[in-house]
Amino acid sequence: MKPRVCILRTDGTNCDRETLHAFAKAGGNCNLVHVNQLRNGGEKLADYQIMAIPGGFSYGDDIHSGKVLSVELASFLQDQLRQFIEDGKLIIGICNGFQVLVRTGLLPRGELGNIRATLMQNDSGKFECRWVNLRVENSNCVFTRGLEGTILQYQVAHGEGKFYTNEQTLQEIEGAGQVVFRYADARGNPTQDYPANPNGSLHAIAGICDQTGRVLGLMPHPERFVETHHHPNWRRIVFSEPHGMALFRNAVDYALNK
Ligand SMILES: NC(=O)CC[C@H](N)C(=O)O
Repeated sequence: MKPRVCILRTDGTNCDRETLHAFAKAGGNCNLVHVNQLRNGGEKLADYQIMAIPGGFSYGDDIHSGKVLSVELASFLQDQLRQFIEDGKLIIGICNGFQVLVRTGLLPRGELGNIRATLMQNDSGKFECRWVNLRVENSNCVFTRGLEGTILQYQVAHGEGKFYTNEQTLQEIEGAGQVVFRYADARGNPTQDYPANPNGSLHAIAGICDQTGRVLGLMPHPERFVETHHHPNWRRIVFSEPHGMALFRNAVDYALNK
């Protein structure tokens, strides 16, 4: 049976249909679920194997991008979320979804309410919307299995994407192999230099997972490269597969085989 994927949305979410398309193409049985449906019991996280928090401007980025939705998740939905993770299920937060996961505390420490990092305003002081190179690091992340060491091209589209934390947390996540993606230059080497690093993220971090490898957050948008023609150079470059697909397929396969 196809794994069920909960694509969470709320006011201001704008990448939900693309994320649904990506998971459906990978073999998921997807539903767009408004956060209020989870709050009022109309939908239950327990009925799903994968949850995706898509990109966008939830609640207009008021207070801080992703902040209001993170408070809803960490307060009203904390029991459902804890159970979901304890049951060995998967969560991916893309862009605004990554911001949400970090502000709940689920990333990097896996503890609701224990907020150890942030995504702050890009060093450039402006919204960055373009393609970047990413190096996939060695980690225990379920979503990037088999992709370690490869260079991917994804799009970024964010104003608050600079991953920032204190030295201790940085060492912790580096030591535990929780860094999943880094911004890279044309040769594939991680870089702090603008524009290859679009926001000034510490250690060029573009995405991290929790200690279990089952909760992933990343600023770039894998769902925006699941068809060959999504890439601006699709007529010239031969891709064996659009670079975003592997992430969604890995997740669906993991849920299928569990
Ligand atoms: N595409 C997105 O998810 C954008 C995230 C957020 N609104 C930002 O600008 O940082």
